[in-house]
Amino acid sequence: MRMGIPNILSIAGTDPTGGAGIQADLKSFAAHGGYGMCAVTALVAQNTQGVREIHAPPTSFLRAQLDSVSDDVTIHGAKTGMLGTVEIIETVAAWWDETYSDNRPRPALVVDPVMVATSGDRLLDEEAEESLKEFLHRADLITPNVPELAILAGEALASSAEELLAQAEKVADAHQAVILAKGGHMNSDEVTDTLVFPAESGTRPEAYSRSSQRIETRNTHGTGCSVSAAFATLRAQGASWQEALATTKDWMQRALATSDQLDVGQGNGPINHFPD
Ligand SMILES: Nc1ncnc2c1ncn2[C@@H]1O[C@H](COP(=O)(O)OP(=O)(O)O)[C@@H](O)[C@H]1O
Ligand SMILES: Cc1ncc(COP(=O)(O)O)c(N)n1
Repeated sequence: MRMGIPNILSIAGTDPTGGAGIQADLKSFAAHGGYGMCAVTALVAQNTQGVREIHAPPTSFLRAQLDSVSDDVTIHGAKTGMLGTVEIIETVAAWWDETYSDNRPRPALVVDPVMVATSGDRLLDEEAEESLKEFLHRADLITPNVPELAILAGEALASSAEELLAQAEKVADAHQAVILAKGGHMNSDEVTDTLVFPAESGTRPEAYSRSSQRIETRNTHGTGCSVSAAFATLRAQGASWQEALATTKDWMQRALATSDQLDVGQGNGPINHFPD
């Protein structure tokens, strides 16, 4: 395990009500013992009920934010969330490729392929889906929910655990990355998250799953953001894939179960990032 507190960078959009995006990431980094940093891709006027407006600053300014961090701070782990447009994806990709082109140690990268918010609002331009797929070969871990996994696999929505696993294997092989297939959108009493590994020389490492009882709550705003941020932190601390999955899933269960202690908004409220 690495000693000290790891520096974890979120590259994502904002949520002024504090439940999703950058704001959720920073809380999740802190909850898992990371030092949180962020570069904002887009300012989003949203709340627990939906998205009202999106303002993306010029990509030269995003690049300036990213360079400001990497010129000064060692980044031990990174995650991307809402990338929004082709231009933003290309800016982050160019920064990543140029920053880590030499012998500089490359932090692990978690990509949450954010496409549509819980409210149903689009957070990624439809024409940016292909650019996002190209971006994915930089990822160590990709964390799609059921609809995002279907788009990445180029197939219809998975309707069984077997179909979900097959799609995750296809995407893992296509991008040579580990997939966290999240089961929140499946129609089942248990919610199962599964880590699927790419096949190496014909053999595929065993997949790991963690299940929990489905919690009846509307407070699911920002769950995906928080899970990918937790993984980025735990892996930077040296946790194994299996440990990171167990810790994240158990924490998310408690964060959802105690979310009614918060009183935030009238729609899909946030989780309680600090349940203990
Ligand atoms: N109702 C629920 N009960 C328990 N866990 C849930 C529930 N909904 C989502 N989760 C957990 O929250 C995380 C996010 O899952 P999911 O809803 O599939 O992704 P997203 O938030 O990206 O749409 C996963 O770890 C999943 O297991
Ligand atoms: C800036 C931003 N990034 C991501 C999400 C998705 O979060 P969720 O799907 O959990 O609502 C969001 N609503 N806003």
